[in-house]
Amino acid sequence: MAMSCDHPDLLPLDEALARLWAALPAPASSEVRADRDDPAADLAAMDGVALRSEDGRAPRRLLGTLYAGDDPAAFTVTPGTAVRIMTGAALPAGADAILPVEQLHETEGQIHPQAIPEAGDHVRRRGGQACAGDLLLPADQPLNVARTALRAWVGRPLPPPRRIRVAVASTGDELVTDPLPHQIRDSNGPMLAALAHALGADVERRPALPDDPETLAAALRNPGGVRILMTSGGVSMGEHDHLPAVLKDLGATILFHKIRLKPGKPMLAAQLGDLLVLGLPGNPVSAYLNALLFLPVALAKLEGRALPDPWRRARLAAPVKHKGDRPLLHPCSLEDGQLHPLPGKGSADLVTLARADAFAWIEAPGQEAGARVRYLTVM
Ligand SMILES: Nc1nc2c(c(=O)[nH]1)N[C@H]1C(S)=C(S)[C@@H](COP(=O)(O)OP(=O)(O)OC[C@H]3O[C@@H](n4cnc5c(N)ncnc54)[C@H](O)[C@@H]3O)O[C@H]1N2
Ligand code: MOO
Repeated sequence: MAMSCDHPDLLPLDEALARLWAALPAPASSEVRADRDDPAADLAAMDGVALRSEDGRAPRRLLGTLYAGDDPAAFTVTPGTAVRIMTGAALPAGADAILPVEQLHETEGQIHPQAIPEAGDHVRRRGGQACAGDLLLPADQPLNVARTALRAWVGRPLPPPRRIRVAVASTGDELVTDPLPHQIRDSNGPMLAALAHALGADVERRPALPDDPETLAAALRNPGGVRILMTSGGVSMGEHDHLPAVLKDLGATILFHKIRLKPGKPMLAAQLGDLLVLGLPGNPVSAYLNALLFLPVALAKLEGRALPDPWRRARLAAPVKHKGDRPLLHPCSLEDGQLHPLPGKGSADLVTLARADAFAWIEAPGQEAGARVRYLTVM
């Protein structure tokens, strides 16, 4: 494990993400087998006419029309006849090819082929995709929308997707709506609720919690049916930073507390029964970045999706120096595909956060202009 000498207790970010991923359950997903041949009949792949290829360019009398879903038993194609057919309709007996509308002339109930049809032209053959019983997808594959469609296709649809319920509660006695100079407004609450909403969660904002262990404990003991509680503040070393101790007293499993990241070091994740607590640091940039990194991972695992990879890569347009031993996420604007470092003022700098397009990953002692680095885009 790549630990820092100065901070032996700090967990590397990737390891913290891996712990969160491992700790959460994913819904079981069974293998997917074809319940019948796919297609289950020979189907038209183009709008046109179904005919016998062996009669070449001879004119054909039209017997009628088959639309997708029609029973093809209504017609039999014999020499000198054809059936008008739409994409997705099953071929009538006797026909072995589709001639698209673009390749025929039509006069009073007759079609005149303008091309020589060949057997199998524009026909999706029965079993061409899969035969009944074929394995289409092994068990325990992460869910994605295409796999959702495949399960419905074979008659084993998943229950309708449900959004994961997430509550957001800021903590801190300093949070008020009409602040005096020594107080502040709660910006983390709306920020984290907006992020969770953008990530597809079913979010509820809770009133800010005071810096009081009893009240915190009561809120944790009664999560109100949510699966994830995101708090901000109260996870560092201050005398009012009660959350870690309260969680321990309640018997929670601490997945990690304090990670090797700047900003965002005091990040905490814990499980209390079925409740996942993401204890974000109070500083706005720290809260934002940790939520952007950890919440998508938790949601993906609980929903059965693959581990998300939020990182992209681009070149730095200017150097970034960095002395600390924690990797730095540095705010940047993105112009012409390049990362332009912004003069950020640290983890309390909400103004620069609001102006940034991206956060570049910078290891000590920094990166030169032109270096290709990984970065996160802001939401
Ligand atoms: N002795 C130490 N002090 C601190 C350390 C440390 O390692 N040793 N870590 C620092 C780091 S890094 C951070 S980040 C902060 C995080 O501390 P907490 O998570 O306990 O957060 P608070 O102390 O409650 O608040 C920090 C800061 O953020 C403001 N804040 C809090 N909630 C909100 C909100 N909802 N909206 C906007 N701003 C908020 C709060 O007023 C503080 O200014 O700790 C360092 N200290
Ligand atoms: O690491 Mo704290 O999150 O800078 O300010």
